[in-house]
Amino acid sequence: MTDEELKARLPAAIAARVRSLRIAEGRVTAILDASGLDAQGRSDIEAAVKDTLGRTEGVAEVRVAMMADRPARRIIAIGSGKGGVGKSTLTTNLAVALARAGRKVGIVDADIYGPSQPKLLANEGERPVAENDKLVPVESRWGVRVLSMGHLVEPGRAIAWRGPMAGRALGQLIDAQWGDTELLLVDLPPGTGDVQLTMLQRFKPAGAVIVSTPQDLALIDATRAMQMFEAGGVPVVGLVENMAGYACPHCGEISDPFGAGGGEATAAEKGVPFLGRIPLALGIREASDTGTPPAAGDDAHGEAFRAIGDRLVRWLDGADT
Ligand SMILES: Nc1ncnc2c1ncn2[C@@H]1O[C@H](COP(=O)(O)OP(=O)(O)OP(=O)(O)O)[C@@H](O)[C@H]1O
Repeated sequence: MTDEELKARLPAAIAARVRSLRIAEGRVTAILDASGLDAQGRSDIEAAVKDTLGRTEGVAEVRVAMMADRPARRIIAIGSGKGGVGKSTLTTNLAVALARAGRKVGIVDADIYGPSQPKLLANEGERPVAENDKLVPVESRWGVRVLSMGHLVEPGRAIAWRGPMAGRALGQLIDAQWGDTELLLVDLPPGTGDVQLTMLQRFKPAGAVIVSTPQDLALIDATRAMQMFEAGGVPVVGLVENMAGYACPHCGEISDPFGAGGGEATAAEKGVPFLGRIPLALGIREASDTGTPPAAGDDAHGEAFRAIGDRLVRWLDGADT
């Protein structure tokens, strides 16, 4: 039974409200638009979906989430203290995971000195157009829209801007024609410089996700990034540990080139949620280099990114992570 076949079983009035419906291993997850419904209306629809789909062969469980009227667009900043820890890779994969969960997601590649989203999303050659003096984001094949300086300058050309210009460029990427995009993930440059401060002052993010590798030095910098967001009144959604544990492709033995467990310990020490860890894996690097985000697939790497995406969804929906 495919997702579409399941959706076709629902009465038309309910099917029209379906924002996303997926089945995996016998478990159906449906996200419905609850605009204009009162509490009774919501619970009637939820019961009808569970009843109809629950009686379908091959379905063991039905989970229904109701989304209220579309909230104002929210920004989640993805930050790190140090460069090269996998912030851009995490941003892409979180966006793809959220799009798969039915969210309308866009990415702003604010890493304007070293933009990498066009490559990660496989839309390098595209150019955004402007409408009414505002940029129109570029679509990608992964259901995620994106605006990146990488789409505006010639590939490989270095951008050597001073702080205020960099800040203005970021403004144009965020204040664009995002249409019905409800969530913007902003891939920040590493560190705590001008671009990050402009972001905090002008476009206050609803929350920040911090990425670090497990070693002490990266974690010290990650702590600084957390402090910057907290000082700016931006809640830290949590910490993600990337490049944790390397499985030898020959013998399978797990080694920890950057140490183990440091991210979780730092999160606990700072009192922020630990959102999960992503292994150091050749497959993640190779897939990313060819513009195929692992989160778009169903293997263990995709699963690791999607598990973190689920935590972010819960946070966005007002539950604990
Ligand atoms: N879990 C992982 N396993 C293997 N390779 C990874 C992993 N995460 C990221 N990489 C690779 O590490 C490199 C750096 O990742 P990425 O560009 O996402 O980091 P960044 O923190 O955004 O860097 P920058 O400071 O340049 O913005 C890339 O080649 C990427 O494919």
